Amino acid sequence: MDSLLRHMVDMTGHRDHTMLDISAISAVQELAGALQTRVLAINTVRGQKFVRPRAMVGAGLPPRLFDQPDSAQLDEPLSGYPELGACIAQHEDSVEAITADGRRILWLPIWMGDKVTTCLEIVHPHPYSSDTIHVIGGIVSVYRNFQNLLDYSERDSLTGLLNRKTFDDQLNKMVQVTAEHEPAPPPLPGQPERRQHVDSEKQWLAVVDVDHFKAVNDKFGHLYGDEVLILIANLLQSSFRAQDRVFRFGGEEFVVLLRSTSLVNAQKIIDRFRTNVESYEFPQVGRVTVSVGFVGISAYESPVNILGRADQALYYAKSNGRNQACHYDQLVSGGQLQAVASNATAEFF
Ligand SMILES: Nc1nc2c(ncn2[C@@H]2O[C@H](COP(=O)(O)OP(=O)(O)OP(=O)(O)O)[C@@H](O)[C@H]2O)c(=O)[nH]1
Repeated sequence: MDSLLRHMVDMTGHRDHTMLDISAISAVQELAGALQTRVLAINTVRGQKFVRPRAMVGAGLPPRLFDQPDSAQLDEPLSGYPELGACIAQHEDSVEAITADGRRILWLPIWMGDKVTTCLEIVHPHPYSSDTIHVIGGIVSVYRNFQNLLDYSERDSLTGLLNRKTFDDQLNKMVQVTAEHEPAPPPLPGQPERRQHVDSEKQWLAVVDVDHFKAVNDKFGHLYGDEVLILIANLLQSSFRAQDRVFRFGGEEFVVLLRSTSLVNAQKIIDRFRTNVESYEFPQVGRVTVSVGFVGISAYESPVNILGRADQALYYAKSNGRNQACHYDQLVSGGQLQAVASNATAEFF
């Protein structure tokens, strides 16, 4: 099979963004004879754009992923890439720069409507031939169409957040990352993970539920209820960091996976979101609040148990005044919640 066709078959055979990234940069690297090809994520934090490598492949080297919890450290302001910054500002499809030693760097932002969150960067030893540009253009079109398709299947249609289906995969990834960084032995059945230093960085899972949401629907109607959900989804996205993951679990329930942060910071970030909701003026509806239950992700717990614990903490928050964020371990050590043996927390959601 001709190698272009082989690469196209490979790219379209994936159901996962990471594998799609790897296939796309491997195809470009080989077919364009590049020195290096990278996928760059373009994140917007409080109005400022940042560039972070997501995957790369160099000549003769295997592809490399940058999907670690501390990958935020790789963030560079877009202003460090002036040509790319101008290209994005003008909504253009490509821009090229020439380095002092004559290499060509080609950036190809992947536009999804008027938004760009991904860009391919190709470093070439000399000017691109028209044939090479043609092949790269074809790969980029397939890559964009497939990104679109994957996004569509992974996202909730009302809020645009990741959906429940995507959650298991993302949580498993986080558990794997945690396993690599968690030296502690497994906790005893039903015991919270107290052995780690209280301020060590870890991953967290938070379940968020809108308070008295039924009353919003009953009083203002479902359309206003839907608008509240969309606005809360926006507040979730602006309150958490780009490397965190926000899901709508269905109804008025959301789940957040927070990457690499200490308990103190997790509490601060979650509380910042909670107060952002509390102080937001929802059109017509006025004030709305949320309750949150959260727990540290342990590599020694099953995803069902992790969710179950966060849900217990949420239930406590709901039953004790709402509009608060409760940490499972704190409730257990304070005697407000009884730790349930791991195999007894299986029935949630
Ligand atoms: N507008 C709208 N409402 C929804 C959607 N999905 C679920 N709901 C409504 O969300 C409400 C959830 O209500 P409950 O589970 O009783 O909880 P609550 O009123 O939020 O009360 P607490 O959680 O105890 O504070 C129900 O009225 C559902 O019909 C949706 O997509 N849009």
